[in-house]
Amino acid sequence: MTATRGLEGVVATTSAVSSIIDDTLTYVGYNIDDLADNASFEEVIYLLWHGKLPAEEELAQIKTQLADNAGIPHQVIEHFKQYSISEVHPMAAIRTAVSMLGLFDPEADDMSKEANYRKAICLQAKLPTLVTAFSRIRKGLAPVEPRPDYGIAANFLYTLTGEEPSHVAVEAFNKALVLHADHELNASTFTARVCVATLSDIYSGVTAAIGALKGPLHGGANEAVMKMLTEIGDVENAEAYIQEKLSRKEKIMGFGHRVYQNGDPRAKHLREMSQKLSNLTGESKWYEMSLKVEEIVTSEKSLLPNVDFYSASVYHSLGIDHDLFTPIFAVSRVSGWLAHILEQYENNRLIRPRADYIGPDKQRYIPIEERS
Ligand SMILES: CC(=O)SCCNC(=O)CCNC(=O)[C@H](O)C(C)(C)COP(=O)(O)OP(=O)(O)OC[C@H]1O[C@@H](n2cnc3c(N)ncnc32)[C@H](O)[C@@H]1OP(=O)(O)O
Ligand SMILES: O=C([O-])CC(=O)C(=O)O
Repeated sequence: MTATRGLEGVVATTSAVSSIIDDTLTYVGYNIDDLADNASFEEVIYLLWHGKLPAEEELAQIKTQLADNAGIPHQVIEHFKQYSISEVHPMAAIRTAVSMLGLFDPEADDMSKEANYRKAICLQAKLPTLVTAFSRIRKGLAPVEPRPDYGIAANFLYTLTGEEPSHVAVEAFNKALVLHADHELNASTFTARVCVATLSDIYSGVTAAIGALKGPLHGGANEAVMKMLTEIGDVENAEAYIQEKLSRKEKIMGFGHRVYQNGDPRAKHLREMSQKLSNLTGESKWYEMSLKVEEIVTSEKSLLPNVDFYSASVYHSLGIDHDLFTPIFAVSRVSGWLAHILEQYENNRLIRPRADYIGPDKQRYIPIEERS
């Protein structure tokens, strides 16, 4: 038995949710470029969960179901109030909050298909509210009730700020949600599938997935990109900053990918959005710095930007706090986690690979008083 480091190239399951073939990303066979330009996030949720785009009535129904379930239990709000003023990272807060949601759901351990679908709606609907409520509570502000006439993108921005969001902001945010919704067997999705393949419940699967997304080699990279851009501070400092990092053999966040050989197809959409939004805000330095960093990293290391690189300057231009960037990724990716969880339950087998043992052999127990 020989291990493949990081399971590179290992095909671990079949899936009909999304695919990456020859650097092309599709959700249920629809090219991501097509969806990014045309689809609402709610349509994408429906597509991922049902394997087809919704008809008008089906879209209206899922939107109502999501709107009806967007509220969160007051116990979770109370819980946030206990610790949110400290240095808690919002990803840690929502990881705990999602686990808590399971405590208040009488159907948490009901494994019927109908109950699992209802829980999927609940989790998708509540995650945005959890993030914005946490963000407001830690600033000493009261949470804002989601508006039933708004979709997820508009409601996220509205419940974050309490102000009606602009059309441009909603359009950009919707596109970001569409672009992040699913990505084949990435680390957090694999985590979710491993968890529920033991026939554990959906809340456990999503809690585990949030834990995996939090790391800087995965979803946490978007916040790390913004930290890097803030440290660079100005386009003229970019060259020296990046060369210094590379000479120390440090990774440049937002670059590289395990699967894509010729670049992440989502990056160009985010680059375009970053340019458009920075023009609108009149603060173009974040986009210009990002472009410069891309130019240097591509020429020095032949590494291309991934989805996390330009999403950082997009969210910054939308006025969003930097530590909410990864929670926003979760608000979108929970749609993909849930699609994969439902797919796993449909055709389940325990996921249990082997390890290639490299530790010591043939040891004998030594009584504690004889050990050195
Ligand atoms: C949503 C997402 O999860 S997208 C990914 C988000 N993560 C990041 O942006 C973090 C930065 N990028 C990385 O760490 C990696 O490119 C990953 C984690 C995305 C992919 O990792 P892997 O396929 O395991 O590649 P691995 O980390 O082994 O790197 C291979 C080589 O490329 C180098 N490399 C890879 N990415 C980078 C980078 N961003 N900056 C500098 N060097 C890099 C590594 O140092 C390594 O070099 P070596 O062979 O000389 O040691
Ligand atoms: O697929 C991956 O390894 C990481 C990624 O880009 C994503 O999860 O969107």
